[in-house]
Order: sequence, then structure tokens, then C-alpha cells
Amino acid sequence: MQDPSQWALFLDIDGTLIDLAETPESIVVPAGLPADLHRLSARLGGALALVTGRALPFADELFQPYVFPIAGLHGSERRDATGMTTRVEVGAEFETLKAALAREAQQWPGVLIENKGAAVAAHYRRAPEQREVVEAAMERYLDMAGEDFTLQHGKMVVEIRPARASKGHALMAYLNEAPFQDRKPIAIGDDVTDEAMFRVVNELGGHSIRISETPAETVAQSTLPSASYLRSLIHRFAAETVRPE
Ligand SMILES: O=P(O)(O)OC[C@H]1O[C@H](O[C@H]2O[C@H](CO)[C@@H](O)[C@H](O)[C@H]2O)[C@H](O)[C@@H](O)[C@@H]1O
Repeated sequence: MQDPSQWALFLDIDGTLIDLAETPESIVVPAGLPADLHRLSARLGGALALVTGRALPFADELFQPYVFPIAGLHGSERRDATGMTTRVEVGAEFETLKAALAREAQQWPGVLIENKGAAVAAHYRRAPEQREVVEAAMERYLDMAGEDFTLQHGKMVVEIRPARASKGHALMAYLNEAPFQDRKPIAIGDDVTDEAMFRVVNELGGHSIRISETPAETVAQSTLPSASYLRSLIHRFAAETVRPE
């Protein structure tokens, strides 16, 4: 990487840093990845943020003991480089809605409901035949949730999340703050939700990269074949930061 002080790096988690797994809980964080990210972040002067659909506390656990700036729930919550967290607040009615969804989902064999606080996901990876049922139900629940929410489609998943946020907004917010400001953004992701980051990055003259084994419909400027390929690049760039003690 030429002159790391010019760049800010924004990384998606699932399918980008970590291989996809059958369920949200069964992902495996490769040994060495958290430390590699920590070293790479140091090389970038701290201008590395994780931008994910996961809830922030879950994302934090994946990379402990290191603490990175993280935007969670597709940008609905965001911890900046000073450790300050901001969140889109949702009303108490959303708890009732999530409980009703979880009850109804018991009739859909193999479908998993992931309660993420201000967002809720219905996963059909273990039951692809349930896709239409799940999508129709989530449209119905979205109507009940109201205009403060939106549907987020992803890989074998449909989510209801706050409408007043996106990964693109989160990336923009980071770029207005130290240590990200005055740097060119690089965003790397693998899914529909990451396209919002790619659009912002493209407008700002940065670099957008989609992880995809096969040609994907994307506005990203380039592609990488897999999460493991990206991890090997991160390892290489991170290693360049190691100095003899
Ligand atoms: O923005 P991301 O960090 O990519 O998060 C997107 C969603 O990732 C998770 O779901 C996806 O990964 C699961 C584990 O590999 C997989 O089982 C599922 O099919 C994928 O859709 C996560 O569970 C969601 O909450 C995130 O929004």
C-alpha cells in the first residue's frame, strides 16, 4: 500500500472478512485476523472502521481484545474513533413486533429469527424453500413497523431496520471526523447493503471493492474472489507494519 496516511479503510464483516456460515452464530473468526486488523489499523493511523449489519456488541466480541470504530445495524448505530456511540432510537412497539414475528416464525421450519435490538433479521439459509413465505411476512411486518423502518435484503436473509441510516451515511460520518477526514476512502463488502458505501466512495474518488466469486450486479469498481483472499491481503499489508522492537 503506497502512503497509508492517504487512505481510510471501511470493511464489511460477514462474507468479506469472515466466511459465511449456515447460521449467524456459527461463523468462525480465523486466528490471527483480529491482530492483523489491529496492525493494519495502526498503519493507517487508526483510519480503519468495520461497517456491518451486525449489532455492535456482537461485532465487538468477534475481534476482541481489539476495539475498532464500528458502525452496526447497517449504519443505525456507530462508535467513532474516540469511543463515542450514537444510535437511532426505536420505540417500545418494536419489541412487541419482534415478539410477534418470532412467534409466527415457529411455523416456518428452518427459519431463524435474529433479534438485533433496533433491527430484526429472518434467515432462510437452512430453508431456502421458505423464501417467499418469509419475504411476504417481512413485508407485512414492515407495514406494521411504519415508515421509520425499511426492508434490507441480503444473502438468504430479509431484515427490518431503521430507515434513517445506511452504510453510506455511516461511512460519510466517519469521513467527517479524525482520523478518517482528508483521506480517500476504500470500501470492501460483499452484499447489497454494501452498495450504499460503494456509491459514496465512488463519488469521493475512492476505491470500492466487492467480494464475489461470480460476476455480481454492483457499482463497485473492482472485485476480489473471496473473503480468504482478502484476509491474505490484509495479513500482508498488516505485516509491513511490524517493526523490530
Ligand atoms: O454487513 P455484514 O457484516 O455483511 O452483515 C450482514 C448480515 O450478516 C449476517 O448474516 C449473513 O451471515 C450469516 C453467517 O455467515 C449467514 O448465515 C446469513 O445467511 C447471512 O445473511 C448476520 O446474521 C446479519 O445480521 C447481518 O445483517
